Amino acid sequence: MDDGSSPPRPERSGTVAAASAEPSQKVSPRTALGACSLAWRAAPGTLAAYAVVTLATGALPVATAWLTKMLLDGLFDGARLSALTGVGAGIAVTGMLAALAPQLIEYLRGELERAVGLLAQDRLFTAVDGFVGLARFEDPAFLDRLRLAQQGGEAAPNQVVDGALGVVRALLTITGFVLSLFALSPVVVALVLASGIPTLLVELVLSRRRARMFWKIGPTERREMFYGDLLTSVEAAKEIRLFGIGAFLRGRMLADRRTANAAKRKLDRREIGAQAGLGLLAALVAGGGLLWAVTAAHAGAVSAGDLTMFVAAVAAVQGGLATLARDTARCHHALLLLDHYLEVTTAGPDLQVRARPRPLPPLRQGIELRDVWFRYSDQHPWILRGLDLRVPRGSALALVGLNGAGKSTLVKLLCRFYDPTRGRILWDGVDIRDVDAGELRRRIGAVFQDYMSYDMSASENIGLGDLDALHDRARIEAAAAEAGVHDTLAGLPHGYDTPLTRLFFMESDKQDPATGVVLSGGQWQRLAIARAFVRDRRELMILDEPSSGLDAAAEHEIHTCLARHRGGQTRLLISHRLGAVRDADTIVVLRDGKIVERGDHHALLAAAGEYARLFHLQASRYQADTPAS
Ligand SMILES: Nc1ncnc2c1ncn2[C@@H]1O[C@H](COP(=O)(O)OP(=O)(O)OP(=O)(O)O)[C@@H](O)[C@H]1O
Repeated sequence: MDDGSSPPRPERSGTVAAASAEPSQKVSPRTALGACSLAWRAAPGTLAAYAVVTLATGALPVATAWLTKMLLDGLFDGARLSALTGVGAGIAVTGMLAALAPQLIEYLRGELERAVGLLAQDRLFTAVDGFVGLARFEDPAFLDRLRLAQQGGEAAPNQVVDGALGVVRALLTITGFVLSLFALSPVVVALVLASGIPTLLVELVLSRRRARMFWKIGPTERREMFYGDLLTSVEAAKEIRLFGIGAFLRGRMLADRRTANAAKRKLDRREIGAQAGLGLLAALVAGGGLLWAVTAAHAGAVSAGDLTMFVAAVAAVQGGLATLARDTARCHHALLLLDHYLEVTTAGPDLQVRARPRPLPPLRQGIELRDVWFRYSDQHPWILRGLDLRVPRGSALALVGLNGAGKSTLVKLLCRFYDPTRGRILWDGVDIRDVDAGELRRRIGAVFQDYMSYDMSASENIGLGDLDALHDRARIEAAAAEAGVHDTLAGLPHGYDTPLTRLFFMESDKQDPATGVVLSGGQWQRLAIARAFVRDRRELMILDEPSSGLDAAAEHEIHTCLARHRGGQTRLLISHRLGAVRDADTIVVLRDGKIVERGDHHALLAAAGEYARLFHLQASRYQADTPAS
């Protein structure tokens, strides 16, 4: 989208396009290798044992069938009792092995699942944590892929291993019986094998359709989840009750569930129809083969042992082919899911990252924006349009402007959550695109407009601002005191160790108020400010609406405290309460992404422009009810 005021020169887009197209339904060898390598790295010993036991179970039915044929032929041919009991013992041993194998396989599969799940989760969340910017978290297609990657990473490697082993096991069984059948009737072998091929192809097509269907209903399921979360969230509970919109939201949630169900049902019906047809075909072939075998046995062309071998072989080959088809399809489906996982874990950085980042010097001169243009994507309008701005070290810059002017967006660019679409942001002359984003962020302290409230203890809520301070109670208390929340926290049932949530309580401490307390909005905001203050050695402090939820006395305290924080610290303040930022060294008024005024409070008042208009408007509202002295 372009609104006619685009920058004059070609863009230097900093955001690497997120992978969001509908995934191909083809499986690459890389994915199969990825699955095996994940399983191997997670638990090599378990995987090897699992493979050996599983494959051995593929040979057991063939051995049992051969031993049974030998037993029957021996009986009819008058073999010695010792030979017959030997064969009988062999059948008993294969029977015992067949009885034990499923338990062992189940245990080994569970072990493998646990180990792979752990490794896959670690890799996935390491990759997600490694995204430097925010753009991927705002891309719905990528979020869908992330959801599938979470499912895929956990289960898919095991399903692939299971499927692959199942295929090999089925092949072993099939080969054993095919060789046995071949001696009796090559024609029947050809027929039985031919009847299995459609099953294989149909299962593969169904698997592809299933994967595509899951991808298509992704947004619907995400919306359903959103409504579900909304209906159970404490934040939404007030409005839902007051506005009486619970039934409305529930209706929408169920409508989404019905849409997803309809898509699944449609596919299930197709699958069942196809599989029923294939089952009939297999039964026809087996029936025909049996007629032939009975006729041949009646004519004395085959022995009783051959007949039992024939019956067992036809059933086993058909069963083996069905298993082969099912396991191939399962493997294929799992590989498609795993593709999402591999896409996410190998996606790489979402912003351009230098192979050799430049060191970030200590801030001595200041921060400078040079002709900065920004839009969230090519489809979005321009938010910042050619900003030129200098913030000298140690100074305080206030950004003011109406809603949507682009103030918070500018903050996000300074923290390098996005790169400017055009133009540069310089830290003492060094383009922040050329330095390591982590290094840059270690120099910044911030309170965001949409700050976080962590379901953790009070001290952890502050200590997360600087992990070095997590166990440094003196620093945490000092930050809390500066943010004016020390007395509140010290007065909690377990002081700073009180959990500020009841999410994790146990049944036994349900009645104990010390297991989690609820803070007010303003108290949470002070905690967020304390979290920023604990990073007090940071060179740039950003406060995006730090006092919007505070009472007037608290706001005054916070700003006095910020004034104390001045020593060398560069500050960027955003506030709609102009009285709170009037002492800033420079005040910049943003409108539609452009700077329309700049200067200190007195200069801007004297200029009688937008700032003066807003300031007088706010002041008059305070003064209107002040009694005349
Ligand atoms: N993640 C995003 N994706 C797309 N557009 C966005 C995103 N975040 C903000 N915007 C848009 O950018 C514009 C500027 O938003 P921004 O939050 O920077 O304004 P602001 O000046 O901080 O406003 P306020 O005073 O209301 O906080 C708005 O029109 C908003 O809709």
